[in-house]
Parts: sequence; C-alpha cells; structure tokens
Amino acid sequence: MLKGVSLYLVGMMGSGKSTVGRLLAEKLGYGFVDLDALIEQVSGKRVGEIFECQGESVFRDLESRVLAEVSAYTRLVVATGGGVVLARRNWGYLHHGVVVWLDADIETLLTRVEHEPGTRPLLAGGDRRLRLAQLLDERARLYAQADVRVSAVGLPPEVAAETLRCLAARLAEDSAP
Ligand SMILES: Nc1ncnc2c1ncn2[C@@H]1O[C@H](COP(=O)(O)OP(=O)(O)OP(=O)(O)O)[C@@H](O)[C@H]1O
Ligand SMILES: O=C(O)C1=C[C@@H](O)[C@@H](O)[C@H](O)C1
Ligand SMILES: [Mg+2]
Repeated sequence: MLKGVSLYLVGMMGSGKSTVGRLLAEKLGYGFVDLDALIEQVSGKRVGEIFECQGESVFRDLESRVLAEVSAYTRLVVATGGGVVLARRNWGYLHHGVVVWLDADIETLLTRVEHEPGTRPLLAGGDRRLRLAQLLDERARLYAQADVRVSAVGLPPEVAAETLRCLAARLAEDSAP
C-alpha cells in the first residue's frame, strides 16, 4: 500500500507511538525504529539523564541528528519522541515519509504514562495531568500538520488497524482524479 514509503508516528507521550509502531511494522513487513531508544543507544545515556545532565536543547539536537540519519532509509515505521514536532527542521525529515498523528485525550494519556513513572523528564515532579494538558495545548497545532490523524484511544491492535484504514483512505484520496 505504501510502496516502501516510511511511516513516522507523532503524538503526545503515552499516545502509543512505540507500542503501535511495533505492530504496524509487523503488519507492513517494515523495520521498526524507536527514536528515543536510538538516541539512548547512540549517546549511551537514558533520555532522562540527557535532560538532567546536559539539558533539553542538547537532547533536541541529538533528536534532530538521529532523525536525519533515520530519514535516509525507506520501509521503516519510526516511533518519534513526543517533542519531535517542535523543531521546524525536523519536518523536512518527517516528510521523507507519511506522518501519522496518534491522537488521544488527556485522561487516556495520563493512565498510560502512569505505567512507567520516572521515564519522562518533562512530566517529572509536577501535576502530570496539568503538564500533559499544557503540552498538548502548545503542540496540538503542530501534530495537526501530520498527513493523517488517527484516534489512539482503543487497544493497540485496534489502533494499528485504524491507522492502516486511515492511511488507505488518505492514499485513495490522493490518487483520486
Ligand atoms: N492503545 C493502547 N492501549 C492501552 N495501553 C497502551 C496503548 N498504547 C500504549 N499503551 C501503553 O501505554 C504506555 C505508553 O505507550 P508508549 O510508550 O507506546 O507511548 P509513546 O507514545 O511511545 O510515548 P513516548 O512519547 O513517551 O515515547 C505503555 O505502557 C503501553 O504499554
Ligand atoms: O514529549 C516530549 O517532549 C518527549 C517525549 C519522549 O518521547 C522523549 O523524547 C522525551 O522525554 C521528550
Ligand atoms: Mg515512545
């Protein structure tokens, strides 16, 4: 369906990019890349450690560099980090493929990020609901620049299936006379 074109999943922390991305890669016969995991591999540090010791701007530079490298490949599903949409330069790389926004409401995001406390530096030490709401408010217009928006509220296999349905509909629209 995608003729080898990569998929880039964007969306808030807890929207399920890493989880659904793996399922989509399996279904499409694509490779799977988790940008946060790749940054950790390349830097030898946990995401939280980079934020804490070197600051967010160092993390954002690394994120852009790793994304640039990944964007040279085809046949990938790439689960990006929640903040990848913030830097304008990243959009040039994201547009090497089809960009999918996994969209979920704050309550859903909150339940999911509660599973892994301590792994998301931007949610550390504060009211997580409020912080998620602020971030979504700041970023919604950026996520909305994705090619396809998918409701990420169901179980992972349902969200993966819904993503494929939305993609097929979008591609059919694009090829309509
Ligand atoms: N559709 C879903 N239904 C229920 N739980 C989910 C779903 N998607 C993800 N989860 C769970 O929510 C948590 C967060 O999911 P995941 O790590 O995939 O989000 P993410 O978008 O990659 O977040 P981040 O931007 O922080 O990397 C995990 O514990 C995962 O198992
Ligand atoms: O939403 C964000 O800005 C982030 C999300 C995570 O995926 C990590 O990339 C990091 O914790 C920052
Ligand atoms: Mg992730």
